[in-house]
Amino acid sequence: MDASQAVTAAPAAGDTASLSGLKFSKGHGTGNDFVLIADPNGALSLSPEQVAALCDRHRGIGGDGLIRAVPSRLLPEGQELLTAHPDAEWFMDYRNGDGSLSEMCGNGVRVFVHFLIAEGLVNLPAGESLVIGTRGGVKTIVRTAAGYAVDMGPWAFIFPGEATARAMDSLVSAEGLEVARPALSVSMGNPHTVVALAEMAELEATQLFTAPKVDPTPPHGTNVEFVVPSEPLVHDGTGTITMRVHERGVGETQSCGTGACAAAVAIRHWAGQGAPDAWNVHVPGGAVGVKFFVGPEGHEHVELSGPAVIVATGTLS
Ligand SMILES: N[C@@H](CCC[C@H](N)C(=O)O)C(=O)O
Repeated sequence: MDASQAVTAAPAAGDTASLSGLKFSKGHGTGNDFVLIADPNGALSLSPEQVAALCDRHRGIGGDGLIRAVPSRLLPEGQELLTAHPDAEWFMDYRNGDGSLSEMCGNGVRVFVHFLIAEGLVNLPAGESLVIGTRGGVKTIVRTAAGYAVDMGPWAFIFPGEATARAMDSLVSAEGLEVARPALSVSMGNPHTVVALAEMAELEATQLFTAPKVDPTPPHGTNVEFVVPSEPLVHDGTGTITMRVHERGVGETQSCGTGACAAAVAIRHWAGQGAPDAWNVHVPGGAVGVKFFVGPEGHEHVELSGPAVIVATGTLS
């Protein structure tokens, strides 16, 4: 290739030069960080490679994922939701840091709503609620004094028969753990596999630079949570769990909201009758709250609460 060909060559799929001038924000929820982009006209089409380039921590803005705020009516998946939920005006288009799509992001929902407010796209006084669209269905968010509380909807076992019969449905191995551990796979809209460890030393010894092996793996891959229940497990009616997570499409993250919900589901299932409905889940980036309650349609729902922070805004050069 001579110099003139090099100059006129088509841009690589991950080239972000064509996005020059695009405004973005950077935010996080308990250290789970995101690049946020407002797309009120639905005009922005981002390839998986461009998302990965923007989330790159050395050559891009850096983030565990990217969130595009787009009106639901401008996306086919959003239009489907609007029939039953006409108030779900905004849609959270969530991508993992490698550019792949995920159905849901619990920390992302809080940061998304905080971003909509900061951008002046919605007005949400404390105590009031907002309904948004996601690929995992509509979510209702209440603004609280400490952040946001999100009705994440119902949870489900991914392998129902196995889980209810044996309290575990797969084996997980990871570097630093001498033997494979039993685990339980839970859907929060997106897939999770929860592994209980006996003590904090084991949690610290677990290496998450490479993805843990899960056998059998849920059909669409999985996020893997390593959890240590506190001793005593319950204090003042609230259970406490410490967790580290390896996220599908990302790697180890500082926090995972849907993972915290799945961890509470699994530990409560293992603890049996009398286990509490309120949980604190400690993660490397902070702590989130998880509560179980019966939803309006009679199914058990999970509420996730925690903070949301916008740390910067900028323009792509
Ligand atoms: N960190 C998120 C989950 C993001 C999606 C996940 N990596 C997946 O692929 O399902 C959360 O806070 O829930």
